[in-house]
Amino acid sequence: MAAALIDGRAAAEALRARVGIAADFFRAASGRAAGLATVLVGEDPASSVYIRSKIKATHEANMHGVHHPLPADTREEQLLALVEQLNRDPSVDGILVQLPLPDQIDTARVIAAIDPDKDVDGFHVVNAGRLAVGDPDALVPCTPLGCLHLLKSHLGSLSGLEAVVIGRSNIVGKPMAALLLAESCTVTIAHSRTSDLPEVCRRADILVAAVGRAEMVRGDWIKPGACLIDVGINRVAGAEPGKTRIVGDVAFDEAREVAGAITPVPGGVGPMTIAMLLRNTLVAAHRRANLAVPEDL
Ligand SMILES: Nc1nc(=O)c2c([nH]1)NC[C@@H]1CN(c3ccc(C(=O)N[C@@H](CCC(=O)O)C(=O)O)cc3)C=[N+]21
Repeated sequence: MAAALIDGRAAAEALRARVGIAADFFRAASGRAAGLATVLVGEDPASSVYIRSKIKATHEANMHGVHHPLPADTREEQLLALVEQLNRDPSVDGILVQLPLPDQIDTARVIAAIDPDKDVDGFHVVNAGRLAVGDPDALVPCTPLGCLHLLKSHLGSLSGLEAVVIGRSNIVGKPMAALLLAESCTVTIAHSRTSDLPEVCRRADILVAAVGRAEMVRGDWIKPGACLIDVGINRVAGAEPGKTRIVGDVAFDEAREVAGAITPVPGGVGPMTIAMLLRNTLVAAHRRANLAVPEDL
């Protein structure tokens, strides 16, 4: 039997609707809209598309979004000065500096400059540390948070399940592993040096692929009935010359024959990332205003 499709678009829409309602309550309770500031250095076309959809989603969710586009040759000090200004701005609850940044800018320095309580990407070491020790004040990176939401909505309790995360980035793999551990999974982090990766994957009840290599995870790597979360967004040549299409890190057609459930690409994890950015912004806004964070966010 073919795997169930986990519809990230529908889940993201539902979450965004809840965030929109909560954002209205926030506005009534605090007297101001929750605010997200986005920063994009340069004009990478893919980044511009993502940023545009983030800002549109912010407005649709009854929040205030301000975008700060900077030229590609912006110096690190100029970007740090903008971050400082946004840290001080009381109308700004969340700061998102779109990555990757150009080579003349030290990404770690920029992330370190963001007020951890406005760090809605969850990339600051303070938030990574809070997540690692189970501090509920952590702002958690949006992509793994979206993956966890999809997993829990499909499986319910994750307790005792074998989870394998392929990829050890600070943005996805490591925080994903921390979240699964907090849900009482038995967690393995696999990566490019893992020996016999297919065999490691075959023990996974939950397999999260976040490697950035098109269709790397094959059908015979998958335990029958497993729940597959595909974080990959890889642009490959399309059927017609000159056209491209997007595929995940999982060979979808093969995996679908074996897995119990799978997220499609596009329409899986990607839309959840944006919904969780709005959620994190609203969570940050409530904390900054000393208001209780709504239960169902
Ligand atoms: N500071 C920072 N935070 C980020 O969260 C961040 C970033 N920088 N840099 C770039 C990546 C990428 N990213 C995506 C968000 C949504 C989709 C998304 O919605 N994808 C759709 C459409 C895919 C498509 O057609 O291009 C989907 O998967 O269905 C994809 C990718 C956030 N990122």
